[in-house]
Amino acid sequence: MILELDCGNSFIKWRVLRSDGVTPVEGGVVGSDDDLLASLNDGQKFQLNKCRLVSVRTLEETDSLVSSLVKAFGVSVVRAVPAREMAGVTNGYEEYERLGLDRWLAMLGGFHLASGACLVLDFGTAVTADFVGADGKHLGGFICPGMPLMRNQLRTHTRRIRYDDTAAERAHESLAPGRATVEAVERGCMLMLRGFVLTQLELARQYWGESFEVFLTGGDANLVAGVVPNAKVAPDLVFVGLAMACPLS
Ligand SMILES: Nc1ncnc2c1ncn2[C@@H]1O[C@H](COP(=O)(O)OP(=O)(O)O)[C@@H](O)[C@H]1O
Ligand SMILES: CC(C)(COP(=O)(O)O)[C@@H](O)C(=O)NCCC(=O)O
Ligand SMILES: [K+]
Repeated sequence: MILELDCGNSFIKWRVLRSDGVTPVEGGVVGSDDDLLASLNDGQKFQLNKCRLVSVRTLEETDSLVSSLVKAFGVSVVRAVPAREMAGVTNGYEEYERLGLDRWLAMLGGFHLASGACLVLDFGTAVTADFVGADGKHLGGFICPGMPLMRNQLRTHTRRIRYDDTAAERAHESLAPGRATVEAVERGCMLMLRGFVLTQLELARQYWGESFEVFLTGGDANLVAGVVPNAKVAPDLVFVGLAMACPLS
């Protein structure tokens, strides 16, 4: 079986495929290397022999995870690496190796699925937007704080903004002006996210008229799905690109 990993700044997304490389067996989201190993060891239900991964973590952290995987499962590991060009997409960064690899893979996946111009929006620790034209040229993108960062900055840099996760979840039942701190913060941050999305859409229309696809990915994609009814919510977009960048023979 094949293990696929997307190591973000907050969470590791994992997925196990049959050896055919297409049939999903199981997947999940974990907060640490140890939790990943525990999920994969659970009942020894996976016979892993290959692994492909993408990481935006430090080289040390990624090396350490790879060593643990090799030790625990004896898998051979292939990592996604930066490229100037791949699968018809041209990296638009001046220093292409500095573009986040999760962004790069999501773009490869998006361009492949759209067969044309696409706007890829990723809602993780950070929120990112990337523009790929019909000719595969990446125009560049934007990075801003995601929901967890916005919320935590307010919590840690003010004295009187304090609330728990259950209250936060409840606050999202509506977008009316908040009448309690938790509502004011959660809904305020949500409106910032939505405003960001609408601005990206406007920009995409200026470039491409109506001829483009929008992909929403990342753990918080569902928070904004309502703002772009025509968007494809694609939680596995990074994995689509990962399979393209790291074929396992
Ligand atoms: N099962 C889950 N476990 C953890 N976070 C989740 C889960 N489902 C959705 N989320 C949301 O996803 C966000 C993290 O998104 P993710 O794309 O995993 O970030 P990153 O790639 O930066 O680690 C969290 O803020 C959380 O709200
Ligand atoms: C922008 C990111 C922090 C997003 O990470 P994530 O929120 O998915 O954990 C990551 O893609 C990254 O570290 N990029 C390098 C900087 C850049 O893309 O310009
Ligand atoms: K990510």
